[in-house]
Parts: sequence; C-alpha cells; structure tokens
Amino acid sequence: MGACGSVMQDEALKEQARIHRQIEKSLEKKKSALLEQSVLLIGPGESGKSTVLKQIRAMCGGYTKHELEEKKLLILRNLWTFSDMLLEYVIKNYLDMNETDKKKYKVMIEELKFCVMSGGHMGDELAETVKVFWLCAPIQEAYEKRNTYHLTESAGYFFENIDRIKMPDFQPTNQDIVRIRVPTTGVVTADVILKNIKLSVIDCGGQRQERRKWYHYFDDVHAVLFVAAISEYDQKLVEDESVNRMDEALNLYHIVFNGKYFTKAACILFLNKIDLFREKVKSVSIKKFHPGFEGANTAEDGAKYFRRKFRDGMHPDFKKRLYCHETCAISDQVQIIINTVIDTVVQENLKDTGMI
Ligand SMILES: Nc1nc2c(ncn2[C@@H]2O[C@H](COP(=O)(O)OP(=O)(O)OP(=O)(O)O)[C@@H](O)[C@H]2O)c(=O)[nH]1
Ligand SMILES: [Mg+2]
Repeated sequence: MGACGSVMQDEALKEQARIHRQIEKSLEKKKSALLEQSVLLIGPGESGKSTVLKQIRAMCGGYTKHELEEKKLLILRNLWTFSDMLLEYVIKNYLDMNETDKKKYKVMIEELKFCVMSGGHMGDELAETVKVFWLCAPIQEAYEKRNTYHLTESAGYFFENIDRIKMPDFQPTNQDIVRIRVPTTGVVTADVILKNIKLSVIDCGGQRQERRKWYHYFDDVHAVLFVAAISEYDQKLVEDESVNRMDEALNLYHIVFNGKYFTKAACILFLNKIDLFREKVKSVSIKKFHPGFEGANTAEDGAKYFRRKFRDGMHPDFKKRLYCHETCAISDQVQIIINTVIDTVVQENLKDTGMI
C-alpha cells in the first residue's frame, strides 16, 4: 500500500475512534441520567423498614451532629416508654413486687420522662435505679413475656447499655441507632448518593392506618422492597389482637403483588429478623400457629416454608422477578445484601430500557 493509502487508513481509524468515543459518551450520559433510582419500602408495622433505611444512611456516611443529638433523645424516650410498659405489665398481672418498689419505680419513670422533656442526660443516680429495676425478678419476668404485649425486642439492648448511655458525652453508635424503635407515621423520603446512584428511599409507616398512603407511590418507583418479620409467626398485631402478624404480612404481600401494581419495578422481599427467628424456633412451635407447616421445627425448614408461602400466592408474572433475602437488619452485614439489591435494581432498569 502506498503512502496515500496508509494516510487514508489512519484517517478512517481516527474517525472510527471518534465515533466510538461519541457513542460511549452519549451512553454514559444516558446511564447517569438513568441512575436516579427510587425504592419503596413497604410491609407491616415493626417489620424493620426504617431499620433498613438507617443502614442505607450509615452506608452513605451516617448522621450530622444535630441528628445524633436527636437519636440520643430517642434512646432516652425508648427507655422511658419501655420502663413504663414493663412496670404496667408487672402491676396488671400481679407479679411479685412490693408497694415501696412500685412507688420507687414510678418516680424513676417520671424522672426518665423529665430527662426526655428537658433534653438532659440521666446522671449516675437515675442510671443506678434503672439498672436495679431492669435486673429485678418481676421485671425480668415481664420482659420474658414481651411478645404478649408488644414490647419491642430492642428494650433489653438499651437497658444492658445503661452505663454507656448515662454518660454526658454519650455518642450513639450505628448499633444503638438501628435498635431505636419509633413507629413511622406518614411517609419519610431520604435522598442519598450510593454507589454513584442518586437513590430516593421512600419509607412508609406499616401499621394498618398508615397503608392508604402507600398507593400514591405505586406507579413511579424503580423497585419495591417488601419487609416482613419472619420471627413474628407467633405474635399478634398491635392494631388488632385477633390477627397473627405473619398472616397479616402474607395477606398484605399478596394484595400488593397481585399483578396490578409494580408491573415494571424490581420486586424484593426481605424475610427480616432472621436472628430472632433462629432463637425462637428452638422453643416455639411453628405448626401451632401455622397448621399447614409440616417440616421439622428448625430455622431452615421454617424459612423454606414461609419463603414458599410468600411465593405461592403471587401473581405468576412476579414469581420470576422476585429477589428474596433472609436478613437481620440490625446487623451491619445487611449492608452487603443492600449493595446486592441496589445492583439488581440498576441492572433490571437498564435491561428494561435496553441499555444492557
Ligand atoms: N433483632 C432484630 N431486631 C430488628 C431487626 N430489624 C429491625 N429490628 C428492630 O425492630 C424494631 C422495629 O423496626 P422498625 O424499622 O422501626 O420497623 P418498621 O417496619 O419501620 O415499623 P413501622 O414504622 O411501624 O411500619 C426496631 O426496634 C428495630 O431495632 C432484625 O433483623 N433483628
Ligand atoms: Mg418505620
């Protein structure tokens, strides 16, 4: 080939490279415009939706100083309400506590309330009383029965950490924050940047009176994450004492995934509180509360059974699109699963738009 031919080939190659760069650039542009993803968190009350959101916040750098101060107060508020619930159970059920102690602990609860109201800290004297209260036999007995009157699992964690919480310079850790219990009312939206994605997480209140607000978000989200607490198979709803929490979760799930809504969104199911489930199956029969269960009373057989129950009643279009994970939302390990979920959501949406 002569000099002229080789110059022409160089030019052609340069042009090809330029076009390639242009395509890459426009693809990148399209992709980054796409990488605004929204995830809707739904499921029954107390299943762990807000805890998942807290883990996402932790993955994005955590909290401001002001937010940490707010969390500190929420921890004190939790200690106040948990103490109140425990003492009320003791009194209502005539557990063995003398009148002097009852009076002393009523004063303690008032002092905790005052701490919350005045934004202060506990101090040594109050903290010591709370410790004695927590360790006394009738309160321990009331804690054992916690599932019967909706005392949240996290109560024990905060009482056991009083020595740290009482300090004036106490800084809540991520583990403290994920244990806080505040029922969500309405809808809380958090916009975060995670893995180069603008993620809008919509956290809905899960109790019955909150659910009508969910519907407004059904059309527009890229993914829906349904959180069900697998450990609650023996518990009753806070809103209706005649309904089993697992039955409520299954009903709700099948209403949501009936084929009408979320026709394009990625569908994810978290069978959450797997840590509590593993402990509970050692002493609480699954069959007693779910007569259809025929397996051994183990975490493995139980989880397989409930996983199938969620899948079985689902509209066929959704079955093949469902991603199911067993999770413990209070463990930082869940952040690995959240990462996988986000990758899945992005992949699904890029596939839908023909980008990959
Ligand atoms: N042990 C354990 N506790 C959990 C887990 N996930 C959440 N929790 C605790 O369960 C309680 C309820 O969690 P939330 O995240 O507030 O529940 P929610 O689904 O947002 O509840 P609503 O806002 O009422 O709908 C909190 O005290 C959490 O610390 C888990 O996997 N294991
Ligand atoms: Mg919530």
